Amino acid sequence: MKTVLEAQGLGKRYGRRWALRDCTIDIPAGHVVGLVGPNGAGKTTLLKLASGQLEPTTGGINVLGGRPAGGGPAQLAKVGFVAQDTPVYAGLSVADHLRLGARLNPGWDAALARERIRLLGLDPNQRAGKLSGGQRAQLALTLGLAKRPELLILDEPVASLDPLARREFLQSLMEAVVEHEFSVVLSSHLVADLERVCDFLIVLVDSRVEVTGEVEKLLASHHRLSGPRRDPDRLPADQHVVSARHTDRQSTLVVRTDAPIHDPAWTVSQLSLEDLVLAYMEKHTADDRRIALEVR
Ligand SMILES: Nc1ncnc2c1ncn2[C@@H]1O[C@H](COP(=O)(O)OP(=O)(O)OP(=O)(O)O)[C@@H](O)[C@H]1O
Repeated sequence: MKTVLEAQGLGKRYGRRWALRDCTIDIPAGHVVGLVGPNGAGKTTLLKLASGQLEPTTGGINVLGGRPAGGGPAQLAKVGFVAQDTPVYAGLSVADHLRLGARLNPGWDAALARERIRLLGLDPNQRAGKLSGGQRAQLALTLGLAKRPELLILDEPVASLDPLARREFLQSLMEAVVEHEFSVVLSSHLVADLERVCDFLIVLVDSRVEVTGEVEKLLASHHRLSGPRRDPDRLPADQHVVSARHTDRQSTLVVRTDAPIHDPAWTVSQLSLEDLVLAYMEKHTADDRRIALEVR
């Protein structure tokens, strides 16, 4: 299957600080990819590397068969990017935005843009600065879609929207994906939203990829085990412990394994996507705490 984004040992450093390091991922085409992680994890950095706005410090990245930075107009035309905070020009009207889009993008689909604006009920003469947050987000999405990219990258597109506007935004994104068959990578802190639309996940914590893969496979291979207190180091070798919590008598672990769990002492339950993401974030916090204690 065609690969939409492939990174090998990808890293980006600002001065002495790594914003992203050792990032190795392989995303097949045709997915809606959720990129999730805490503030400062490196999400925007990865998205900017993928859209060619940043050059890697180490490693390599390939998007739709080309090098994003310096890939030229053909590469630029294949990838749409909607930056954080729904960037539109406050002083320009909705119609001005569409005209600008047509001028800047060789593959511009004017009919698609006009039809979306009509369906959204936006007045073409309205200035973007006078639109609501949800309407601005929809305008930015329209500009991204009308470019007709093979890959659309959205950096926290719904962060500032209320729940209803978020749902409408994500619904129109999904309708467009079904109709025009392009790949999407979108970052968000709102895992419940990602759960509804994404079928591929990347969890980034503290500038490193913690886990990546198809959501269905990840959910099938991660389990919550609860039972009498147990040392996680004594689990079978094929059970990789992602996170562990203990009381005096009880242990609750999240483990990753492809093998069935036979131990009758455990109560085994499935995880939601949110549980899975939180387990990886929690693991990091626990690791950091342990390192801090060891250093002390
Ligand atoms: N231009 C820059 N110069 C210096 N450091 C930067 C620059 N851009 C990002 N960083 C740093 O790189 C790290 C990763 O930032 P990035 O914006 O990629 O994180 P993020 O996961 O998108 O965060 P958020 O969820 O808050 O948007 C942060 O520590 C940030 O301070």
